[in-house]
Amino acid sequence: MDKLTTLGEFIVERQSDFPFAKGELSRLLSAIRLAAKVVNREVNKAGLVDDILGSAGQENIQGETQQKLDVYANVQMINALRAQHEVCGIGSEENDDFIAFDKGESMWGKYIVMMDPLDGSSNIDVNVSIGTIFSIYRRKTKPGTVAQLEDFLQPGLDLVAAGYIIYGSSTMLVFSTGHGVNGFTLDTSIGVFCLSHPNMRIPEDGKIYSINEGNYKQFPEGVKRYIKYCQEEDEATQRPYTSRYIGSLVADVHRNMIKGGIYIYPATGINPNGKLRLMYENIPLAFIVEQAGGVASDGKNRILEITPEELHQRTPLFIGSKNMVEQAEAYMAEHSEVAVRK
Ligand SMILES: O=P(O)(O)OC[C@H]1O[C@](O)(COP(=O)(O)O)[C@@H](O)[C@@H]1O
Ligand SMILES: [Mg+2]
Ligand SMILES: [Mg+2]
Repeated sequence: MDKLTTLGEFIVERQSDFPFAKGELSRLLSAIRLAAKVVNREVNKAGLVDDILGSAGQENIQGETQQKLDVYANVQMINALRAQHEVCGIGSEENDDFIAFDKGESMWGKYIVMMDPLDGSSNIDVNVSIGTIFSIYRRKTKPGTVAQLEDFLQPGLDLVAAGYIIYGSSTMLVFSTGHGVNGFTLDTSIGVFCLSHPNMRIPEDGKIYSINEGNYKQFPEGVKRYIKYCQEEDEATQRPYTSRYIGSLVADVHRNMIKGGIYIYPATGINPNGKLRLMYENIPLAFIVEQAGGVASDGKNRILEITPEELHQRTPLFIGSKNMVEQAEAYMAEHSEVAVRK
């Protein structure tokens, strides 16, 4: 059997990919790697321990009831990143405002991390794949000062690295520093992430469409027309496509990364800007999917080119195989005049 490459070895080997000081990326990623293992341990035995399933009994700024695992994963990620002193601030789905480390070594950290500590919260208690999403930027303000909002509201084009962890039948960490995408699977017997999916490429075409059709009535006309296109019978284009919706963004995007496909969370009457958050869901996944040869937009604009205005702002998301997303965008452009029905 070929020698397994561990995540640690891979990062060291790829140091040249990272134009900044030696060791900074590996320390940053090793913090995320450690937090991922700790969260994975809790996820794997979630049913056995009664203090990790269910609601935490409080709401986050999005008005969503936080699950205990949302809070647990948030704390694990924050503690692991703080301990590495490379990060001067964190923006998290579970914290109303950004966290700026204002004491000690961390103030000298050159990076900020945006994160969705636990993605797919509605699937936690039902043993369906969930994940963690993260993105890494260089700070804009001077090291040694307290991080400011401008350090967090950076467009995806300025990303240094991004990735996700998927806690599924196996646990994987998939990331990119802008030089392709690589996936590592956790070998739980030795507690090490090993390279299992080198240089991931998303097929340009796929036969899977992923959208919560329960909101169909509220969809923009362009999306309704695209769904109709996916459902039509046409042998030449192997339609009808298959509908798959896990309800965990990370898991739906990961499946499409491997098999080809499109995931859409459009604007709806209830969520006129869509449901998903630009800074810690759409941008990091758009970075990964584009690095793998796919496309990601809000139905019109490239996600990575959107200028962020708020920490928790939402945008529609059309992401996945190049030809499928471009087709959906064409339908949106053709029917853009028809407003979203309440
Ligand atoms: O239930 P809906 O409206 O289809 O939304 C499902 C989407 O919401 C999310 O759960 C939002 O993410 P969080 O779980 O991190 O809040 C996505 O993972 C998922 O794709
Ligand atoms: Mg999420
Ligand atoms: Mg979340």
